[in-house]
Amino acid sequence: MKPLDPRLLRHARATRTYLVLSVALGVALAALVVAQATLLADGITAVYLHGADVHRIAPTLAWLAAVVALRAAVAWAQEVVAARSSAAVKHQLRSRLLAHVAALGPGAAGDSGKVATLATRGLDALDAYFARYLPQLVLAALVPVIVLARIAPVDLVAAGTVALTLPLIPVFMALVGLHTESANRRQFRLLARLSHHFLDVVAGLPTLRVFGRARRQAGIIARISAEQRTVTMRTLRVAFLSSLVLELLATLSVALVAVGIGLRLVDGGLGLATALLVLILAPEAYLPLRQVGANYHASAEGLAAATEVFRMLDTPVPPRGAAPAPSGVIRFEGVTVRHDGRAEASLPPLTAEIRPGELVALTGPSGCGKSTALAVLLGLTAPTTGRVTVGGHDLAGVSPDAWCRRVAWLPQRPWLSAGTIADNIRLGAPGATDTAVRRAAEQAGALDFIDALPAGLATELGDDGAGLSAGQRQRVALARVFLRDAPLVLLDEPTANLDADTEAGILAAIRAHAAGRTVVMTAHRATLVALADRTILVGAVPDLVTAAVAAAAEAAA
Ligand SMILES: Nc1ncnc2c1ncn2[C@@H]1O[C@H](COP(=O)(O)OP(=O)(O)OP(=O)(O)O)[C@@H](O)[C@H]1O
Repeated sequence: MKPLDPRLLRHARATRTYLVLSVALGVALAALVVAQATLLADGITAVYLHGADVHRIAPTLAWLAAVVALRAAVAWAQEVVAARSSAAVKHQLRSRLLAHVAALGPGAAGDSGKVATLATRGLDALDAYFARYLPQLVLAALVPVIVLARIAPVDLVAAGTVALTLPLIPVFMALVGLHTESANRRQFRLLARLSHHFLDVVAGLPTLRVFGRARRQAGIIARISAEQRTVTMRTLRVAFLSSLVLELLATLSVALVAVGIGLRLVDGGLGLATALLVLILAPEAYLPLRQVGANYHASAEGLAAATEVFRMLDTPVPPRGAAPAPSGVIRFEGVTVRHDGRAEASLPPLTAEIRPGELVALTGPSGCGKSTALAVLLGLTAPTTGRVTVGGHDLAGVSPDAWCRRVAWLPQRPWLSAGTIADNIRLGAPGATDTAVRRAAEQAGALDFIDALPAGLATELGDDGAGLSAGQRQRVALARVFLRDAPLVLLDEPTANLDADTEAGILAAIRAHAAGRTVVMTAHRATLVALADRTILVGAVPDLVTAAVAAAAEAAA
């Protein structure tokens, strides 16, 4: 990545304001550096050459104190601006990343561990880039020019020496940068892999323990950690060595200038005031460049993370419509879905019609594509071929947000968030009253067990609804659907985890809720199938066609 990636300016507008302020403060600081050196040289010369007493140099000393105080104030302002800008840029990039990941949809954004690492620790590493690297980069571009402009008129030889040796530092830095960039990218990839694997192992720990595989996973995590440690140490080694060489280069360059000045001073070819001015200013010309080199490594992790964020932001979002959500007959017109890397279609060609107000059951053997058909209808999965129309409008042209507002969904594995049971039921209707929440819980057959809990609806759940049984989770999620009051209701096996008695109550509640709404549910159980006005067989028709074609081919042979 370049020292200042143009994509940073494009994706995080706060960077522009920061750069403008940084340049303004940089110019002020460079001018103060020159003023301080001039005042120091004048003061020392006045005392040593002309024997000036304190009274005569008092104005110079007062100016010097003012310049030093101003330098401190500008340095403080630089820190404040850098910290605020860093926070603003991280906020903007994070918001964009999360919005883009949401727009890409599940699966398309890559694994969740990587996204989590990027959005948290990855972007946090940009602090070093904004607080330390960028301000020095701006100073490195300004200070040498202003210092040279001050030295050149009074001592052309010293100005020439500085001008010739200064470029050696960026050239050397570029060489180090080439070497470290790939190491940093590798380090970040390993960190992302480690987080992803760690999240997976923690989530599956009970299963891994029961099957005696927990230790093996610990071994894998240890191996990835060791790999990451090696790469980090390699990056640090390069960082320390390159700082050493940069310091050496800068010190030798200043020494070269100093030796030239010393010789000319002895010769009498140079005045003391000029010699002092150049001696004080020369190290200042190299300082920002040295700092850029030293801070490059601290900021490289943030830059590697930012590059990953930009790569993700540049992934095109599949075209989605903006039209308002229509209502009317839903038609699956030869819809198929084939997931990447799978030979078999996840949803074989499906042609079906669902009329408004119908309660329809999608049936078929396990794995035939019923949930996939619901995902297509929800807009979570794009059809590979064919299309879904609603009231004659292609769903692909409809705004996903507008469409989701018309839909309530009970997934096969309902997701509950950490929070109270009432919060979870209110997910799709945040403004619902307590009475409405209770009524929805009652409809879903959840009120009995909720009231038996010490805090009732205010009971706090753990992550992903920890603290409830599978059947209880399902009923809380169903209450959420009932409360949402959407015209289209999609239910994925709504009674899968329930006993016969509870199921009977839920079936009656679904029937009652279906009045005036369109309900599409996937169903294995005969009771659920019997509840529907009509069933749609998923996957079976193409199988029959294939079998018929195969039989015809066999007969012909
Ligand atoms: N994200 C995915 N990537 C790859 N293949 C997938 C993905 N999701 C589902 N599949 C495959 O698509 C096929 C249909 O899955 P789907 O969940 O739609 O079946 P289903 O009919 O709902 O099954 P069940 O009745 O068991 O719930 C399965 O073979 C599954 O392996």
